[in-house]
Amino acid sequence: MIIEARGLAHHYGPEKTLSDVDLVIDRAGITGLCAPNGEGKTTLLKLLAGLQFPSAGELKVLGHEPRERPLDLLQRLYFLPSEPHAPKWTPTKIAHYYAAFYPNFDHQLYRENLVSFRVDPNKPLDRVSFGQKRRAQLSFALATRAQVLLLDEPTIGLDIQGKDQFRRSLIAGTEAGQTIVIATHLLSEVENVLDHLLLLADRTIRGYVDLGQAAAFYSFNLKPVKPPYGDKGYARRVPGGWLTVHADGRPSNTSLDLETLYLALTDGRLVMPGTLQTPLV
Ligand SMILES: Nc1ncnc2c1ncn2[C@@H]1O[C@H](COP(=O)(O)OP(=O)(O)OP(=O)(O)O)[C@@H](O)[C@H]1O
Repeated sequence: MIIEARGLAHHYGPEKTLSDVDLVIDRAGITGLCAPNGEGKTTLLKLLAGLQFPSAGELKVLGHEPRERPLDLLQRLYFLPSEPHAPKWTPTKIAHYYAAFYPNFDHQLYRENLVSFRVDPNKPLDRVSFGQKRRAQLSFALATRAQVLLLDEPTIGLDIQGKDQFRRSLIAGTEAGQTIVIATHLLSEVENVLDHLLLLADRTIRGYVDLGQAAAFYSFNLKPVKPPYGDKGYARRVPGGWLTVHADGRPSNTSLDLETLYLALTDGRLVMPGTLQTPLV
């Protein structure tokens, strides 16, 4: 098992941040972690990385309790925060000092990442733009070849080429056996590479949707007029009409749209497919 949470709970103060979190991720792949603001995405990533501790329940990552921060886990897991600290060092110097913490660190891949992300390896990170800093940090994160990669809002600040390169690197990572969890509000930027959508709402997990299954379970249709009152699906105004999603396996006339699916699931009108029939209220 790569990630296993049972009845996981967390609170910073008296108020609960997360409760009754049950989650099993047992294979390589890319999971998009999505939720409204303040619902606990970053906290869940920090729990997985051992930077926050559970207040109840069980949590194991690569067979370890992250709160114990054992060396075997720290060497095989990498967490990239949304606003990571960047030393005033060049990317070359950063790798010189930090790569040693990751036994699978691939220096060749790091050099390739810096080239493809168009990062100057010899320019200190306090003298580059936000997006350039982000590219350098992603280059390092991807080169760790960590078995579990946790990325918090990784695409913020990236230009179009940067996002494209990022998606290609993610695909290469999963092909090499990585399990990647990406917390993001920008689903459209990663939807083509995700194979699962993990939805947090009301401080707990409301669904873990296999997107291969979802394509067969949910139907997406572009309609010229708003569906009638009482329609069991979800409809969203888009250019050219209304994009509807239904959980009835009827034929689609347009492709799966993750943002619309997310809105439909958080809105409570649709249910999860297969074994994940957590009815949303
Ligand atoms: N250090 C902290 N001390 C106290 N409360 C915190 C702390 N960090 C986060 N919280 C609270 O915990 C809840 C979850 O925060 P978290 O940052 O995990 O949410 P998020 O889903 O990542 O949010 P966003 O989408 O805005 O980035 C929020 O209500 C937040 O106010």
